[in-house]
Amino acid sequence: MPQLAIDATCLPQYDKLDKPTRERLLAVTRKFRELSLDALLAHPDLRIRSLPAGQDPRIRTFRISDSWTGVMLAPESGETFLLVHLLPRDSAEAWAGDQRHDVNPVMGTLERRDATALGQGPDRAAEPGTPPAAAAAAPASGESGGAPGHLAPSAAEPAEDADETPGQLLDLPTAAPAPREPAPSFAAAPAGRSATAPAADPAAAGTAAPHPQTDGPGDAHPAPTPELLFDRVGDRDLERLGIDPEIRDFCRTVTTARELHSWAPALPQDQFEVLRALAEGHSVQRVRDEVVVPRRPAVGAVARDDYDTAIRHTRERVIVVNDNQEIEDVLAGEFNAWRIYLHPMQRELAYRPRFNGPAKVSGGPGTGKTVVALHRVKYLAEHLPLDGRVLLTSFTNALVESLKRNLALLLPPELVEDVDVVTTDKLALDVVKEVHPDIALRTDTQGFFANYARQHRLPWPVDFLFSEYRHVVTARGITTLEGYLDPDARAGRTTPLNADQRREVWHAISSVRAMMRTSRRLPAEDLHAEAARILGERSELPYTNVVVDEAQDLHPAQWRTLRAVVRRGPDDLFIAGDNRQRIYDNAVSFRQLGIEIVGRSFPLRVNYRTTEQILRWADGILRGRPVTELGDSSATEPGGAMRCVLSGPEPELYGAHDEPAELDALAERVRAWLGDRIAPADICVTARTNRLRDSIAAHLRARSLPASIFKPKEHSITDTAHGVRVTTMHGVKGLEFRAIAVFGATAEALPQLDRVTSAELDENQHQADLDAQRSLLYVACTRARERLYVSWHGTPSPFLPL
Ligand SMILES: Nc1ncnc2c1ncn2[C@@H]1O[C@H](COP(=O)(O)OP(=O)(O)OP(=O)(O)O)[C@@H](O)[C@H]1O
Repeated sequence: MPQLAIDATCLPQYDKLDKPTRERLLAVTRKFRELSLDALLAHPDLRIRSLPAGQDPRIRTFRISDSWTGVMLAPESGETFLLVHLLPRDSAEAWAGDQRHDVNPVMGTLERRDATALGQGPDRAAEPGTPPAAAAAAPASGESGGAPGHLAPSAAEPAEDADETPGQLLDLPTAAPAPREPAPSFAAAPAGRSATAPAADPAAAGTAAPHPQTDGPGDAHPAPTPELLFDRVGDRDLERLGIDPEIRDFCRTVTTARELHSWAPALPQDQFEVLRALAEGHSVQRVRDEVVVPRRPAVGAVARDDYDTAIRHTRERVIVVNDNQEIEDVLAGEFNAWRIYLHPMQRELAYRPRFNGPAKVSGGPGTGKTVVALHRVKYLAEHLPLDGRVLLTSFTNALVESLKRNLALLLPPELVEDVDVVTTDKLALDVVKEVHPDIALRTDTQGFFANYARQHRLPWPVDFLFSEYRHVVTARGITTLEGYLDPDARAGRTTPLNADQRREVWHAISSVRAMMRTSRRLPAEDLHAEAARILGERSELPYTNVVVDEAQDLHPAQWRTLRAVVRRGPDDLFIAGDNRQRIYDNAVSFRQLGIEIVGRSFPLRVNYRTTEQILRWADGILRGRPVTELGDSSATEPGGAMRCVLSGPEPELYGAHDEPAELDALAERVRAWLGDRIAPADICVTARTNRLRDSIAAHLRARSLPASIFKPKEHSITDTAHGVRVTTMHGVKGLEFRAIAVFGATAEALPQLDRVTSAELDENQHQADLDAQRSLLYVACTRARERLYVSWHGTPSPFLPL
């Protein structure tokens, strides 16, 4: 029976079909699964046709409707049909005639190139640096031939580049400049939808086609003999990296990264990734390890004529559909792309057979860290020893709920049973309760400190006392007065305390803790200290592997529990997080907590969620603040450009005179989004405080706009699925929406100074608290997939990049 696969690069075209044509396409695709090969080829309605003689014999066109044609690859070997494009009838054959599909035997993938565009170029060797006019005839569909994947310079193999420094291959800017008009690409986010639709048909080819640039940085002052981009990579190396002779000859004439990018839509996708990585200055070895090896099939080489295997192996771009419902889901965009398509770097990390110890995945917002964590859980669950268990943990209930939902989509029920998904606090509570069943978690610790300080007329401001408890005593795991008197105990605190003062502070903190113990309600910090102690005495530990998501917000005491809950060894801890998004004031040193990451730290750099325009603007919120390493706040994250898969409108900013005017403008913005056919549930309005959240919801409702208050502690995100969600900035963490409105980005609200330690009390803590609030705004803005609207009244927040 024939099998149908869908090349995800054609999905954006589906959005352009009207309803009857979509239904017709679904009916046709079902036939591919239901009929025998002979019946299919002879079917009168489908009118399956080969291309004229001399063109790719594997390409067939078929009729969807009077005006739309499907293009598919119908390999001679096997029975897997690959739907490669949907086009207006009168242009389908011309487009299909330009394309060629080949198996890349080194990477085992199926690639498409625009053979006409590549073949028509003038002899560029004669005039290096001038892209051929043929580039203008590059793929009409507007989809990029190149995945937006990025070679992640990894700290994992520091020695690797010792003999080949990045940039050595070329005298280029280290990051290749983006093409002036990046073609929306689905090669790495295949089943998603671009915020910018690609050109619908070949008639639009003029605009969708690459625009070769000759004014890139490398061309500003053209030398008499421009240096060639890939001059220092030998033919043998190119071959080992999967570059075929045609592309090798092509790349021998390219002079700048910009020129290379302008050719992306015409180049075979995976080979373009290799060339892009080389152009970014990475060594051949690293490109092999990070681009080629992750793509290579486990089964070994794929023969050039084994299209069937190659189609199934091209998991980044091709979806093999198994039933009719799945066809519908895929075409209708209901399909969760992340379940199947991982960027090769994501896949490499999630499915690496073994890490010799704790491993860390970091990267900016929307780079798929959670996706990698979920796939890692899948891999670990599939390879559990008898009686083994995996813990998947995160910071808040809302995050844990969402992890649970997604895990259930990814894992079969029998594997889900081997995984506990709980907050880190719940984990500690369960451990402690086994020994002390009457213990509960206290959530009013700071208030408790305040009462104690008032009652006992302590000379210390309560903020100071609480901060000493949280950021010194429990963060550093100090258990004795002697420990607190140690000269290094308070390193980094800017308010000095002499020995007598330390004794007084210690006494006060110890008294508060004793009272909390007596009440049998422990604050999270103490609960974790107790859990870590209990676990430290056990010979049998509950988990084989621990996977942590949103790791940036965990307190050191929580890390001690996680360190103690799993035996040290291979694959013990897999940690995903991003310090840009740290919205709680926890600074953590993994090394001091016994979590040794060195050599197993991996950055992700392709953003799948947010448009380039939104991310670029939001990054301005963090300007001037160094992005620190997850688990090592004293080090800054290595630089490297982040790439966005999506493109769309610039964020919209609005400053009102007063709050009522700001509310009116918000209502109009939401109404306009709804008018743009963005569903209410795809819109979220977020504000700094509960008060604002409630008045926004009331205001929207008063204007007949559907608004639901979303409280992550009380609601699951599916509870409020029919209205525009209105929530706080903390509430939006871990979520994403097509459109986000950030309301009240006003100077008095951001930063909210009553939540910031005063600089007189502790300068470093003051800065850390400000940074946490800056990150809060950043997190809120980067939840937007396509549209971002930010408003304020009066003086705008100093965090805004205005
Ligand atoms: N390989 C992929 N293909 C398609 N979509 C992907 C891929 N990886 C991630 N995504 C999508 O990108 C979005 C962001 O992914 P995810 O939440 O894992 O990122 P993150 O790095 O954890 O984000 P954040 O740190 O901002 O919470 C999600 O919609 C996810 O489905």
